[in-house]
Amino acid sequence: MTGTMIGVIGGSGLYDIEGLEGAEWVTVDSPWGAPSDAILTGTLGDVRMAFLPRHGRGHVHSPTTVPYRANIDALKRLGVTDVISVSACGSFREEMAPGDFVIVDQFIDRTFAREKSFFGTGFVAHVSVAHPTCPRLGDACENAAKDAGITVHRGGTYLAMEGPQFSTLAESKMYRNVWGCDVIGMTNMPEAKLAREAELCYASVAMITDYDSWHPDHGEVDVTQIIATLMGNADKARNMVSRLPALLTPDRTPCHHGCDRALEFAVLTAPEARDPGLVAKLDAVAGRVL
Ligand SMILES: CSC[C@H]1O[C@H](OP(=O)(O)O)[C@H](O)[C@@H]1O
Ligand SMILES: Nc1ncnc2[nH]cnc12
Repeated sequence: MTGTMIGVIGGSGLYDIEGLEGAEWVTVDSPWGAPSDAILTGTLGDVRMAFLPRHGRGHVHSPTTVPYRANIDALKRLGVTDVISVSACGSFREEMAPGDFVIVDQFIDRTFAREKSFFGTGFVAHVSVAHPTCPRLGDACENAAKDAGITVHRGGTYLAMEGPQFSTLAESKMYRNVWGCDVIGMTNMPEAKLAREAELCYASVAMITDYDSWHPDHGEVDVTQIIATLMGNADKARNMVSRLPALLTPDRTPCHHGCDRALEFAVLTAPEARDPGLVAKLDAVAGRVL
């Protein structure tokens, strides 16, 4: 068994993965509340795996009510080192077509009704999210997707909106033409920020389901069309995930990008001024620096 443990957060349409040896759904208690669901654990080859359906099996949580902090805390508590987020997304680019995957590397966060940090009064910390995704993990996702025969685009900016409604036409045009975004979804923020706070490597794979509403030939977003594309995308995602263990270094070495040391100089609150209650809740997320 290796030091690496891959955590996959599955988005809309992806509620399980196949082929895990010793597969078992385990309930993980978190001081940040209940995660979206139990977590499917097992091994692929000699790599430990954990799978968490972001919206829960049966699609219970809306993008706003997904318990993002509990999810990241629970994955870290289980021993996950690398988080791969898989999400359904709309596309702002003609060449990023439904069925394609995009390895997202930047975000614009327009969400406003979610808890966005593990830190706060009594334990203040500021991490950098200038480069919010891990290039090493992105390489593995890109190569796994190519091996699975998926059309994959490397790099892209993801507009994270609050939802649950889709964008207006004016918003869609602004995100595409003025802000230069490539894809749109409702769930990668604050997930990516929280993964960085928890010192976890994070990569985001956007599975394109639609052209949002800007495209003159496709009209407005239609959830029935999204669901039809989602089913095929979910099979592709399972294929991609099954190839990941072979592509990540078996023994855990420090992340070249520094994801696993994000808290090194981030904490500002003096030890004697820290809130013991909050410190206790941070045992998994920030245990390395407490
Ligand atoms: C199914 S359409 C809207 C839904 O799809 C995306 O979900 P996820 O990121 O979990 O795959 C989007 O963010 C919305 O939650
Ligand atoms: N067009 C879109 N906007 C927001 N979230 C989405 N998820 C899938 N397609 C989407």
